Amino acid sequence: MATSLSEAYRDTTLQLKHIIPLDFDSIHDLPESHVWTTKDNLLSEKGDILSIPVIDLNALNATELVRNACQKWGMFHLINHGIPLSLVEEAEEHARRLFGLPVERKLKALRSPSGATGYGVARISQFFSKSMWHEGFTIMGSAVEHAKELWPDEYEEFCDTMDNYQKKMKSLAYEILLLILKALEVDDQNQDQEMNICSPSFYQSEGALQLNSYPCCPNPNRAVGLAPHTDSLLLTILHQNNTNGLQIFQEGVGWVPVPPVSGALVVNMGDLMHIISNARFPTVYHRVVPNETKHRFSIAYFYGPPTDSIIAPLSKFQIPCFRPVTLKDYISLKSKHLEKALPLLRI
Ligand SMILES: C=C1C[C@]23C[C@@]1(O)CC[C@H]2[C@@]12CCC[C@@](C)(C(=O)O1)[C@H]2[C@@H]3C(=O)O
Ligand SMILES: O=C(O)CCC(=O)C(=O)O
Ligand SMILES: [Fe+2]
Repeated sequence: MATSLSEAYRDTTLQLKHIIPLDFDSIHDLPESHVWTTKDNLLSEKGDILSIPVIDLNALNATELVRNACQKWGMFHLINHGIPLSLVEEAEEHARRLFGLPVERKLKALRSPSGATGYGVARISQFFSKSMWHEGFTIMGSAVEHAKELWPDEYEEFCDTMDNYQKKMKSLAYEILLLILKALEVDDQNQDQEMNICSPSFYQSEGALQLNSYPCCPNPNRAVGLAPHTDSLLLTILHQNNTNGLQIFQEGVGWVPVPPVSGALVVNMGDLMHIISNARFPTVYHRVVPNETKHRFSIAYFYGPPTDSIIAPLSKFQIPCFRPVTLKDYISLKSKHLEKALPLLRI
């Protein structure tokens, strides 16, 4: 049996100084621990005219649109994705309820340093000396144990919604992956040879769900919601509530805002997609900036293959520019080297 995703993360114990998010409700001034002095805070001057493409999953030319979007941005908004709006709204409502709980209650469901599921700061926090204006709840596998701490008598509704949301996201992610392989011109016949994607074990791989909350911030210009990072797995499907904050970095352009598009989900490429596409598709460097008056919530679903899968440039690329690596080893590499993990695999 392959190691589950949560077990792979369990082996990468976090070295965190501050594992507990701030009690945001009780704070009226930005504490020194949350003041960032980034020099590259500026938005691209072209930020207003540049926009991430919106793609209809049912469009006749969806493959071509996906190819262009992935090549240029590593990201697109997806509409007509088939996820019921009611499910997305229900999941967002549960996230609001969770983060709205008193801090003592949330701390009962704290993620342990070697754990995968639970409430806490983002995993990448260990690489930064300053804290983020953010609190998160990660779900990998079952959330029952932690949800019982949050709502001893009514945890089932939360768990059912999250299970259903993950199940639907997983099917959508698989559909998007097939579309991306088509965009990379992998023949239908050759598809199953790549990462074994047609095997039942590929389909049974465990993804992860991350509920994010960015409360209103007293001094948004000096704070960071979520520090710049790339997502580690193949692709991420993100729902953002109706509040700005997400930005992506484009070489030679700067930070470009990704404002929410009603009814759309944001799809972004992760590190593993960068590897399998032999660097044709960028892994998206992104961040979240906080907002003074609006509370931002987002729900990210991270999709990847089984942890024992070998990740390597697709066989059609005759001059691979990355060494093969299993997902389990990549997780371990990233937890030690963060953004230097990909360059370490470069040939
Ligand atoms: C599968 C995962 C991706 C993630 C680490 C995680 O184990 C679950 C949390 C994810 C998240 C969400 C916030 C940003 C991020 C970089 C982090 O610190 O935790 C991502 C991780 C990732 O993509 O590497
Ligand atoms: O809140 C967001 O929009 C971004 C979340 C994110 O980048 C993540 O969870 O990895
Ligand atoms: Fe991310």
